[in-house]
Amino acid sequence: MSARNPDAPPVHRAGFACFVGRPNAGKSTLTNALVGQKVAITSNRPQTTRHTVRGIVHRPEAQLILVDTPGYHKPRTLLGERLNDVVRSTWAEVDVIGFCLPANEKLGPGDRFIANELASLKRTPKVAVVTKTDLADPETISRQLLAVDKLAKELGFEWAEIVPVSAAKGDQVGLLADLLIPMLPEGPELYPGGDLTDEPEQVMVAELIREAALEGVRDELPHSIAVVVEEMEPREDRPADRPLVDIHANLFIERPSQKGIIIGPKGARLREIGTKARAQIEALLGTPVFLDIHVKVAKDWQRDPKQLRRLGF
Ligand SMILES: Nc1nc2c(ncn2[C@@H]2O[C@H](COP(=O)(O)OP(=O)(O)OP(=O)(O)O)[C@@H](O)[C@H]2O)c(=O)[nH]1
Repeated sequence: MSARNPDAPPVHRAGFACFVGRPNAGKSTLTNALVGQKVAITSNRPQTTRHTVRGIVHRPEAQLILVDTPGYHKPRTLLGERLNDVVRSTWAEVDVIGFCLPANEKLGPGDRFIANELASLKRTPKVAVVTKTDLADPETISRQLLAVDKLAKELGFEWAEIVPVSAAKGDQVGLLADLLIPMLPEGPELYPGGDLTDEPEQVMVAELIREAALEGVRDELPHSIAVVVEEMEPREDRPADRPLVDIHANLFIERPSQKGIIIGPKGARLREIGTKARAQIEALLGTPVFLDIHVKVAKDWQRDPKQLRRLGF
């Protein structure tokens, strides 16, 4: 190829990146920090991201589209297998993969399991992202950087880059974008400027409700909750300057015994969930919202292929 003419306009790049890593590694938080707006749900409970959420980083010379995947892990249920399938098919499609490893936790079998899977993706550049650096001292961080480098070497590959970041503090987040962008193919914008996500609004609304429902529930419940938005319509007969969106959602749990936990004494917890989710949804949509949540039992939905399909998996 000939050298570029220095007077030629700079090339535009556009492409896809995804962050992988074991549950709780900080993938969603990093996606949000890069995009600068809340698009993927975050929670201090593992494996909360079920849907492939894309956030888009717009730069004058590049468009970096981030695909957030669920945690990749040894599957125990049909849902677990489906989630792993989603993750693997995403990996095969993207231009660059960011492997997230928390700076404050020793590498474990879960990380090795994922790295081993990455080793088989020969053509895709892989960037190691050491996350949550605000939770570790410099010495721990540098030990982690060395351990991460060694892990790849043991598995027969090299990281394209190794980058320590703190999404919480915003440290090195911009640098990470700068390093990822040159790995994208040349090409025009894939999404119109200003779009931050292509996730259908109803799916994002469902995720916000699920996020609110997960807060403060017992450890076994997170995997039992699924939310489907059945209806989302602007209310008719509202003055143009005072719109209202009606949202009807079903919150599915697996067993009747879980109903009490979600609803709470005299419905207090469900009301709390509604209030919390409504505030987030209103921020997302930019309009007031009437939110109606029904709690329903979908028996053992995680193990039932028909129900999984109905719930969007
Ligand atoms: N202090 C600190 N905490 C962080 C940082 N990034 C993420 N966290 C926290 O770590 C937890 C997990 O972060 P997530 O972004 O939800 O992790 P994830 O990898 O998307 O998790 P899954 O969806 O379960 O796969 C949350 O409690 C975050 O607030 C960071 O840079 N600093």
